[in-house]
Amino acid sequence: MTAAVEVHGLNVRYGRTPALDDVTVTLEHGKIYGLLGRNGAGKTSLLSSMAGFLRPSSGRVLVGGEPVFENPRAMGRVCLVRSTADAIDRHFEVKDVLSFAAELRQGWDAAYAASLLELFEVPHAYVRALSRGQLSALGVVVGLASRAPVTIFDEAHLGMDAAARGVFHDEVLRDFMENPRTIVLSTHLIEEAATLFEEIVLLDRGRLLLREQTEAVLERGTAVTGQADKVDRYVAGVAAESPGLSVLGEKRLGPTKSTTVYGELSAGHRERAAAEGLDLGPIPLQDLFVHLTAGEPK
Ligand SMILES: Nc1ncnc2c1ncn2[C@@H]1O[C@H](COP(=O)(O)OP(=O)(O)OP(=O)(O)O)[C@@H](O)[C@H]1O
Repeated sequence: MTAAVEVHGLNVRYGRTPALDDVTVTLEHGKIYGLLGRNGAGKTSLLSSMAGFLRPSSGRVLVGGEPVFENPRAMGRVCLVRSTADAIDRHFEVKDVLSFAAELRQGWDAAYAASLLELFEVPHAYVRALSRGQLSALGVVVGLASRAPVTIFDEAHLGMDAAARGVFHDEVLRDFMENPRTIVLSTHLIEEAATLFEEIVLLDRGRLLLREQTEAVLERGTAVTGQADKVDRYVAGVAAESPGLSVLGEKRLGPTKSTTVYGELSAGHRERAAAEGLDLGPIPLQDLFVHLTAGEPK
């Protein structure tokens, strides 16, 4: 089966500024991806290339097996939703925005769009009368109701309050379960959206750092908690035996300490922790992200 999106050796430059450097990545059907990266990492450039809005400086982007740039059929398979404040013409009414989307999108579900407007409490008004959060919600409505085979939300939540973002994430998952497709979410609010991501695509300074199951990434981070001297001895011992293991941070509370480490812990290491009375727990994806992308931004 053809992949939903194939990116081969993609380079994007804006004049002299390199944005993407030889990125190769495949997105499969029926998965939700989290696209992560620090400011300027190249996320928007990658997503715009996937939607066919950006001509690659070199390399290829295929959607449904076809080059997407200047190809209406392949572009029609992708719905890219950005933080919409400047993307939707403010002279339109909300109903006009939905009518245009209905004309453009083969899989458009008008009844679903209407129910989403209610869910997000978007008023039937002129676009210029919407608040920033309502405008973003309108973008989300268009993205979800398009039911496009590849639906991309590029920081589409900007301006939405915490409750609205919660509704957005719940609705992405609920609708994805009923109508599986490829969904990509790019966000800096990693912890809020982390449970949605089946896989993570991580860009760092224009390069692909990893594309991996979220679970596998999370398994490499561990918080070792217990009596401070025992934690120190344990971590020093494990680090000496596993050269790939690094210490991300330490927190102390009285006699108790929690040290976060990144790297594989063997079954033997886990048994040793249990024997020492130490607790091994997960660490947030956000902390791993900070570790993996540490360093000066370009
Ligand atoms: N229109 C443009 N003209 C010139 N340089 C640009 C343009 N758009 C992006 N860039 C540069 O390309 C690089 C990648 O930008 P991009 O917007 O793709 O990153 P991003 O990961 O989406 O960033 P953020 O998280 O801050 O939104 C940055 O160095 C940026 O300055």
